[in-house]
Amino acid sequence: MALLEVQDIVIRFGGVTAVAGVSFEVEERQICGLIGPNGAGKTTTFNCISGIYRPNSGRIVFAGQEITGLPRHRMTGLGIGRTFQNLALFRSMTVRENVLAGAHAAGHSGFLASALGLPQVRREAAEAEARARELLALLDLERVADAPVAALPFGWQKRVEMARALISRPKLLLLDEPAGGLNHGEVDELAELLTGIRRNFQLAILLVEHHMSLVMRVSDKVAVLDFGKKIADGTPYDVRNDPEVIRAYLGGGDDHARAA
Ligand SMILES: Nc1ncnc2c1ncn2[C@@H]1O[C@H](COP(=O)(O)OP(=O)(O)OP(=O)(O)O)[C@@H](O)[C@H]1O
Repeated sequence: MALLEVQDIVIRFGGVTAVAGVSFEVEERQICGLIGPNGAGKTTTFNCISGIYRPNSGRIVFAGQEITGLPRHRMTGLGIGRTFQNLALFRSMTVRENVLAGAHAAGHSGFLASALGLPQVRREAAEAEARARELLALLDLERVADAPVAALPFGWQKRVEMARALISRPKLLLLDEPAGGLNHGEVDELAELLTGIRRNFQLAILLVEHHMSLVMRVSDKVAVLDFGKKIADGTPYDVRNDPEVIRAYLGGGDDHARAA
C-alpha cells in the first residue's frame, strides 16, 4: 500500500476545471516530483492534498485512511507537513520560535492542560525544545537561531519553514516550489538538504517545482500534469524522454505560457 494515494481527483473553480481526474501515488520514503507547465493544475492538486481545497470528486488516502476534504489543521496530526510557496512565517519572531510554533500546532495537550502547566505539557515542551535544537543543527540554522526571521535572506527563511514542518515528525512532507527565488548555489544546497532530510527522517516528499534540474536530480519518480490531466508518471529518465512530456513543454500553445 502506498503512503499517499491520490485517486481520480477533479477540482473545478466555476467553469474552469483545474484538475480533471488526476491519480498518482507516493510510496513511503519516496521523493516524488509533481511538474507541468504553467496552469497545469499542480498547485491546485497540492492544495487539495494539504486540505486547502476539497475536490469535487475523487479520493485522497494517506497511510490507509481517507483524508479527502479534511481541514488543514488535522493534516499535521496525521503526519503531513507542508511549506508554502510564498512563506508563511511569523516574521517578527525568531528562527527558534518559528520552528517551535510547528510543534505547538501538532501538540496533543489541550488548552486546559496547557493553561494549568500539567506535567504532560512540560514534557511535550521539553521534547519540542530538544527537537528544535536538532533541526536547527541539521538545517545549519544554529547561528541564526535567535535572530528575527525577517532579517534572514529568503533562502534561509525557506529552511526555517522546512524546520517548522519537520518538527512535527511528518511521514510526508509537501513542498511547494522550494527552489523558487533561490540562486544556483542555493538550489544545489537544497538538493543536498532534501536527500539528507529523507535519509534522516525516513519520510516521503512530494515536491511541486518548476526547477527541472532539481526535480530530476532528487526525485525517485515524477508525475507530469498538463491541462489538469496526468500525462506521464515514471522515473526522471522515463519522463524526460516521454514524447508527450516533451510536447507539453515545448509545444507552446498560445493559451498558456510554457516553462521549459
Ligand atoms: N482559485 C482559483 N479560481 C479560479 N481558477 C483557478 C483558481 N486556482 C487555479 N485556477 C485555475 O486552474 C488552473 C490550474 O492552476 P494551478 O495554479 O493549479 O496550476 P499550476 O500548475 O500550479 O500553475 P503554475 O505553475 O503557474 O503555478 C489554471 O487554469 C488556473 O487559472
